Amino acid sequence: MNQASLYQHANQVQRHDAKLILDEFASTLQWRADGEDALLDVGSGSGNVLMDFVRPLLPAGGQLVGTDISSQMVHYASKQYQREERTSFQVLDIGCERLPEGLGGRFDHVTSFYCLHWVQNLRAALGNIYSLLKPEGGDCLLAFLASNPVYEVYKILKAKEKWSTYMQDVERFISPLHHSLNPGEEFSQLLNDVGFVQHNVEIRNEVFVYEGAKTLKDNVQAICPFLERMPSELHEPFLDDFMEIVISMNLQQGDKNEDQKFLSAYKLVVAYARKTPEFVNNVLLEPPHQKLPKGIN
Ligand SMILES: C[S@@+](CC[C@H](N)C(=O)[O-])C[C@H]1O[C@@H](n2cnc3c(N)ncnc32)[C@H](O)[C@@H]1O
Ligand SMILES: CC(C)=CCC/C(C)=C/CC/C(C)=C/C(=O)O
Repeated sequence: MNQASLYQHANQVQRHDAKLILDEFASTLQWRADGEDALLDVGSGSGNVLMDFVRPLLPAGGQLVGTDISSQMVHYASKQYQREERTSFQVLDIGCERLPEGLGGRFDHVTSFYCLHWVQNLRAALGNIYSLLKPEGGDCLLAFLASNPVYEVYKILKAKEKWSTYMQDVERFISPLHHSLNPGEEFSQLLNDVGFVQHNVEIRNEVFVYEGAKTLKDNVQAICPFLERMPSELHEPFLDDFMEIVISMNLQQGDKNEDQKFLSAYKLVVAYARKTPEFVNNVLLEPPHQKLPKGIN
């Protein structure tokens, strides 16, 4: 996904989900008493979710760093939001082996919306998120797709001779939890493994209704990684085949000319985790029986 302006104008589902989750978790995030919170967002894309929904939660003295693996996305977001104070954007692959110099241990909060389903090495990503947080503690709020019908459509398209050359590595673009029988348990285990002892993971069953074929096509075009590999004259035939498969999967409601809708039933992972308090000279910096919000173990 590199086309920032395309994404910025066709990300209704992503905006809808991020807003709901942030409204819900705004008061769970552990804001600093001095108002100098540093927050890093992973996979910020074109930056509008971050600036419209995360930025307003941050105290006036807070620092915001938006990151993305795509330099085009980072360039676009930096330009769009260059006038924003205490805000910067930089390239970061959250699945990298080693965090770039100067990022580790700097943040009070890490957020990420609709990004981690793009990262095959979730363990590395979570290890990096843990390391980005300050050693004395911090928290993260992560939301991403466990499963989505788009992945089944991709697999069917790949089986067609016409498209297979462009989709050899289709598995790389399917959420690492799409085939999991228990994605919540799997993700909780990963959070534990990298050191997050306090965490709450939910798998939410959601349905989004796309009004009309054009809306769905625009949304697919904004995120589909295979289109940029093929000549532009193949984009429309590819999207037409995509729609044909969606219809054959009975995801359509209503008539072609009137009231046509497409239903996407998907599973969203919503996870909130806190870094465990560190011991300094064998003294626990945080009382062990602190009051935690409902649902945090
Ligand atoms: C669907 S967009 C989400 C953008 C934004 N967070 C939102 O909610 O609208 C996913 C973003 O994740 C980025 N991404 C994919 N893999 C990544 C990785 N390994 N590290 C960081 N960002 C990644 C993509 O470049 C893309 O901009
Ligand atoms: C009905 C149907 C097949 C809908 C698919 C809708 C769609 C465009 C899903 C994209 C999911 C995704 C990978 C989003 C993202 O990363 O932003």
